[in-house]
Amino acid sequence: MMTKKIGFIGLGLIGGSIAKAIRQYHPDYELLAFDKSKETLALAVQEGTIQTSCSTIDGNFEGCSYIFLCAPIAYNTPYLTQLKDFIHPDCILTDVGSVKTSIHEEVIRLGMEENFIGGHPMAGSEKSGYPNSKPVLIENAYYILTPSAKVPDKKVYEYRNFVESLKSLPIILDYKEHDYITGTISHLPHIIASSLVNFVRETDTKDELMKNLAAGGFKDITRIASSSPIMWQQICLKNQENISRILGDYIEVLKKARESIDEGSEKNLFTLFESSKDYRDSMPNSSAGPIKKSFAVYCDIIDEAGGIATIATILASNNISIKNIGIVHNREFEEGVLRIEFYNESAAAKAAELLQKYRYIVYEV
Ligand SMILES: NC(=O)c1ccc[n+]([C@@H]2O[C@H](COP(=O)([O-])OP(=O)(O)OC[C@H]3O[C@@H](n4cnc5c(N)ncnc54)[C@H](O)[C@@H]3O)[C@@H](O)[C@H]2O)c1
Ligand SMILES: O=C(O)C(=O)C[C@]1(C(=O)O)C=C[C@@H](O)C=C1
Repeated sequence: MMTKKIGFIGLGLIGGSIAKAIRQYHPDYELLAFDKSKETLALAVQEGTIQTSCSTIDGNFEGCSYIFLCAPIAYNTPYLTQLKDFIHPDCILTDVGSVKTSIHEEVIRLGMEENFIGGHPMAGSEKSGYPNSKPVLIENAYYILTPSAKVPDKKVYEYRNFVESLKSLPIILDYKEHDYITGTISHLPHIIASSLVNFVRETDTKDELMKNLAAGGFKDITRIASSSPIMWQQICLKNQENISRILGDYIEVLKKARESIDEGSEKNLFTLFESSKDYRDSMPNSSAGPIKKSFAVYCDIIDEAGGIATIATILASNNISIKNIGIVHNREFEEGVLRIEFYNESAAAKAAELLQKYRYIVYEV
């Protein structure tokens, strides 16, 4: 297999996850990175994710087959000018930014179109930074590619295959369409979540009853309000036009909901919740993408010390490995249900059968 040299600028949640996936699936590749955080670089070298840490964008980036721009979006574009002097003609320059038009416009302005394929893994978390990165983050997640008009097809094909080799699901989109779509399914929800959290903070009672009583519903819809403020500030500034329009349309939808409530319209209210339920239920039950399969079992546990340890012991003594385990507060179940994730379908099925034998209540999902 031909080895490659791959560079990263920014090695946080997303850069780190991609670098770790490359390390996992292409152990012979040479990885180097520049990040403004020296601790991040030191940790990445120590863990063996990258071989070389760079204190600036220097000649180390020469000869890279791929260079990933993975800093917060507004910081990515200035690096294009610097990289122009280093990249060789065959190098594919890519980014992972949540907004694509701004970087594409800069690439066109700098005459770097032959080398640029925009990228955006549709996966993430409210956590940030290299320590939270993991290869599985991008696994089975759609990975949007927005090739520049002048990149040769052969290069797009090759890069698409590379993304696929990291177990992501590449999908090619026009960069403007990308910004409209993500404006609706990603940027708008973040604005709603953050505004809702602030609304509760501002209207809460003196003894913070709202904060303390907020349960599954509120927590489900606002998890993403804990995301990086700098990242979301920059996304809103860079996708300003789309977001403003989409937000305007959404405000009209909220007004309609209010009208239905004011009018006491049984029909309209029922339709609101019925149509949303039908559409939501038709969506694949996965956070990362429609094809993602997570092999999880949900079961009730007795609220006592060692409850989780008992289940872990039952599974371990039957040679069933747990991928992930934790309590989820989700109103679909009773509060405090235990979610146990396994590596494959048969392990999940075996675990469900076993736990039922031990008289645990196991839920089908
Ligand atoms: N977090 C998500 O859910 C998510 C998902 C998909 C795409 N993205 C995109 O990925 C990019 C990075 O987001 P993230 O979640 O990995 O953020 P992050 O905060 O986890 O990582 C950013 C990294 O960039 C470094 N950095 C910051 N400024 C820098 C600079 N000027 N030069 C070099 N390094 C710098 C930071 O030290 C950090 O390691 C953003 O453009 C974001 O739009 C994020
Ligand atoms: O799951 C989350 O926490 C995310 O916010 C991930 C999410 C999203 O909105 O879906 C956030 C920003 C990205 O650009 C892509 C994915």
